[in-house]
Amino acid sequence: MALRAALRSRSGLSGLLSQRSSCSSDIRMCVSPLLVPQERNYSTPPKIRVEFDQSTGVAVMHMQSPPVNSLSLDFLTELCISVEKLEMDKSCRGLIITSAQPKVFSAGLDITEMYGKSPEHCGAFWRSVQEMWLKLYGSNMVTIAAINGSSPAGGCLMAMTCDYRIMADNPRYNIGLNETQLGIVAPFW
Ligand SMILES: CCCCC/C=C\CCC/C=C/CC(=O)SCCNC(=O)CCNC(=O)[C@H](O)C(C)(C)COP(=O)(O)OP(=O)(O)OC[C@H]1O[C@@H](n2cnc3c(N)ncnc32)[C@H](O)[C@@H]1OP(=O)(O)O
Repeated sequence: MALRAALRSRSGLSGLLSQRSSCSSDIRMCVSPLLVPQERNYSTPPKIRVEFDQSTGVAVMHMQSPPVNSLSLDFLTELCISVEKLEMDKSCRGLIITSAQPKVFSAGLDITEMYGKSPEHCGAFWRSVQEMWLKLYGSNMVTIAAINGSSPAGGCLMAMTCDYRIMADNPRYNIGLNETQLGIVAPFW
């Protein structure tokens, strides 16, 4: 009920989406085995910030990995752990994903993860990509992508895994799949 009211009022969303070109418990962690080897690097600021409003049951996840929220192994690992933690909190029923970066929701997969890396790293990276969309697509929470900037390729994939997508009305923001343009072939899944 509280979630519906929160979504109906869309106070959070309208605030997030009105930013057109500048944006300005004790839970025991149960992390998927795929994510266990990836330890958080505490020398860098968090790439994901979560605000959970107990009164509405809605969490807002801010992606804050400059410059363009590209989906690196570290980023995806943090995102998946955050989703898992929220999923375990039964009072959290809705999740809004948005960007703290100006003009960009997410630039998609981090291109620098795709060359010059060891086979082990590549394996971990692609598993984390798969883990991300499986977690979001399979989530019990109502998930909403508040797309407040461009969202090509993997950014579009992330938005597509959510139950709802609302995009800021700005002709400069684009969204879609551009793998063919880039000459990237989807690996065997
Ligand atoms: C592979 C198949 C998988 C199969 C899975 C099933 C379905 C497919 C769906 C998922 C597939 C995903 C594949 C990908 O995601 S590949 C990545 C594709 N992404 C792009 O082509 C986006 C490229 N970037 C842009 O278009 C723009 O950067 C922008 C996001 C519109 C932002 O523009 P702007 O604000 O003008 O910023 P800049 O262009 O100047 O960039 C700033 C800075 O960021 C670096 N950067 C941009 N994108 C990426 C990226 N994807 N990875 C790593 N780094 C990126 C850019 O190089 C600049 O860096 P410097 O400041 O150091 O120059």
